[in-house]
Amino acid sequence: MSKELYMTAGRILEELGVQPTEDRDWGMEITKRVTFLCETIQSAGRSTLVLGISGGVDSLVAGKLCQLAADRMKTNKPEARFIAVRLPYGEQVDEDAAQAALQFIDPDRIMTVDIKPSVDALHAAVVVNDSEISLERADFERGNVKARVRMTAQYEIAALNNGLVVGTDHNAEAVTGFFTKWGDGACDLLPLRGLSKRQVRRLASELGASDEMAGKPATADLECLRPQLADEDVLGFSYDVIDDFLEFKGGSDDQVRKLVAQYEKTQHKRCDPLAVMGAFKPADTQ
Ligand SMILES: Nc1ncnc2c1ncn2[C@@H]1O[C@H](COP(=O)(O)OP(=O)(O)OC[C@H]2O[C@@H]([n+]3cccc(C(=O)O)c3)[C@H](O)[C@@H]2O)[C@@H](O)[C@H]1O
Ligand SMILES: Nc1ncnc2c1ncn2[C@@H]1O[C@H](COP(=O)(O)OP(=O)(O)OP(=O)(O)O)[C@@H](O)[C@H]1O
Ligand SMILES: [Mg+2]
Repeated sequence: MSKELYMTAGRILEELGVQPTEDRDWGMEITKRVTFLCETIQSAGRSTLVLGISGGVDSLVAGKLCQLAADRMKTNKPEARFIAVRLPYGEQVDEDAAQAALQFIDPDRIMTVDIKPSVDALHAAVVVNDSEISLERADFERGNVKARVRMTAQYEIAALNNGLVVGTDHNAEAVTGFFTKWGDGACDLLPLRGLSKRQVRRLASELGASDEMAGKPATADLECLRPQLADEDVLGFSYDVIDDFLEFKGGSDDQVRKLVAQYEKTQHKRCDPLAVMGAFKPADTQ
């Protein structure tokens, strides 16, 4: 590996800060993340955690941590609670997995919002009569609209319930920029940060989830033309390759080069919006 690639990869890993899976106290990891949720909600002066539950392992783990945090907070703050939100786009193919996740989490409250009417109305208003946009491209972008409408619904629920919106981004998604900007990437707090995908699965098992739940193949499930499409098919990397990179387990030069390129290409998603500098000094307006 060239020195330059090695240095760049090292800088990315330092920035993301994933620890190896081995020799880790997973019970402590759960306690640390539950404490983070409790402290953040207390210091924000809020009482409710809000999170969409899809049936995937990320929201299964984050949701369970939220319910544990709500239960712990209730001793001092009886109004503390977790609202689990089902946000299907019409009928969800793996609804049974979502129901199993809810049963496992056993949240204080479940709310269900069908995002289909909102997504379809917005999408139709934008793409109507635009013959230059292919069906495939329109379907892909409607997927991002789904993620942003889910975000909007969760923010409204949080605002109406003195809550904060929880996100499920972990480091395998962060390093690849595999989330919708201002969609599922938008939230108030991130209890899974610092973890690789296999570590999220490990936490699921540690929390008592079945092997089926902990090992469920990851899918963003955003495209209507390709339902349940595996993340790994879209990314062009397996999560094992991404996780090995994150956990300092190496990988081929070619894989590392591609991951670094993917990280750099998606850097704009991990930053504040680009802003003009020094634009609004009072002198400028005179
Ligand atoms: N260099 C740059 N500097 C500043 N902003 C830049 C930019 N390049 C694009 N942008 C902006 O970013 C937009 C593109 O980003 P974005 O809207 O996110 O869209 P994009 O990255 O094209 O698509 C999102 C990807 O994330 C996947 N995803 C989404 C949601 C959940 C999950 C999951 O795992 O569950 C996965 C989804 O399957 C898809 O592959 C552009 O339209 C533009 O507005
Ligand atoms: N149908 C849905 N209902 C409720 N929330 C959803 C739905 N789809 C996505 N979300 C929210 O968007 C987040 C991002 O989706 P993502 O697919 O990355 O995570 P996941 O489904 O929990 O796990 P996995 O990545 O393994 O599929 C979810 O964790 C969840 O909070
Ligand atoms: Mg998913």
